[in-house]
Amino acid sequence: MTEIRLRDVSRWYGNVVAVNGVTMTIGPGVTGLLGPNGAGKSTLIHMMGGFLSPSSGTVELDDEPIWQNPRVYTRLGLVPERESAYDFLTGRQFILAMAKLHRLAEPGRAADRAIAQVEMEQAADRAIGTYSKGMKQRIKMASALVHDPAVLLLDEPFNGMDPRQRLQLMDLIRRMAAEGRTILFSSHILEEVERLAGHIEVIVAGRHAASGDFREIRRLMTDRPHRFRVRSGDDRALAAAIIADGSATAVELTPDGLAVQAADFGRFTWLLPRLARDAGVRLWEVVPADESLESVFSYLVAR
Ligand SMILES: Nc1ncnc2c1ncn2[C@@H]1O[C@H](COP(=O)(O)OP(=O)(O)OP(=O)(O)O)[C@@H](O)[C@H]1O
Repeated sequence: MTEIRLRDVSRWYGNVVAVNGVTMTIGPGVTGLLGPNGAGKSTLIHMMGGFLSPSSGTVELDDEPIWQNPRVYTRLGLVPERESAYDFLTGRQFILAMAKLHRLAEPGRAADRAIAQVEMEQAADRAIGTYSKGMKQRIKMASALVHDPAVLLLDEPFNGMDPRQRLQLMDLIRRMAAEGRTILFSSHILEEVERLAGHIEVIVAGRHAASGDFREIRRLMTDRPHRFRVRSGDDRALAAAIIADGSATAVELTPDGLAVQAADFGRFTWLLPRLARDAGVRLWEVVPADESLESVFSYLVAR
């Protein structure tokens, strides 16, 4: 079984602590590394891929240190976030060059296999500069797969993709996982992670915030107190109805509508339209006031 194990890993750049005491284990299947921008996801992925040394702690693949260990690199494939291919090369030339860098015995055959895995046979002899974003992502995947690694690390693979490209890439990642690989992908978009990963690791401001089954983490997120901004035909009457019902822990009249803090997200969103109807008040707008990932994550960290 292929496992990446991080033990008390920190990484700093000068005074900036990008990753702070992270301990986690990534096993076979698809794991989502979820966190807001700047949380330290790329830094973690680069340490797992052997591109960056931990400042302290250990990063291992099946009990072998990853940093400066070429034997381990043959078992890892990393797809970076930025564009990493030369536009003037064709897809096939690029993958072949990667196969040769890995000193594979049959580079041509390995390149063909990787190109077929990402279903890029049709476009393989066109210059990469002419590819769409989704095709570029797939050719980057092929370059990471050319040596048939057991581990695939993908940094924000869905960035800039349209919905169709996104679905295709999700299918491809699922297929790679079904073949028994250990796959980790990073994202700051909850829905992406929900659709693809059974297991998630959440990272916030360099710290490990939560780990486990998606539903469990989703529940932690939705069970927290929620703040809403509510605008209606008669804010004062609606405030009275909400207070009388006891479904909110705080209600405040503001020039911008009502600021409401609800203890139970599900119950409050179900109840509010009914309360308004019974009070004869027309609801104009209900906006979550703290739905940014940042605030959701901060809640998880503060627990
Ligand atoms: N080479 C560097 N020099 C200095 N600071 C850096 C460097 N690389 C990253 N950082 C800082 O480390 C922190 C974590 O960055 P990292 O890129 O790992 O986060 P991320 O979660 O991948 O974010 P994003 O989704 O925006 O790429 C950020 O505060 C970033 O500014």
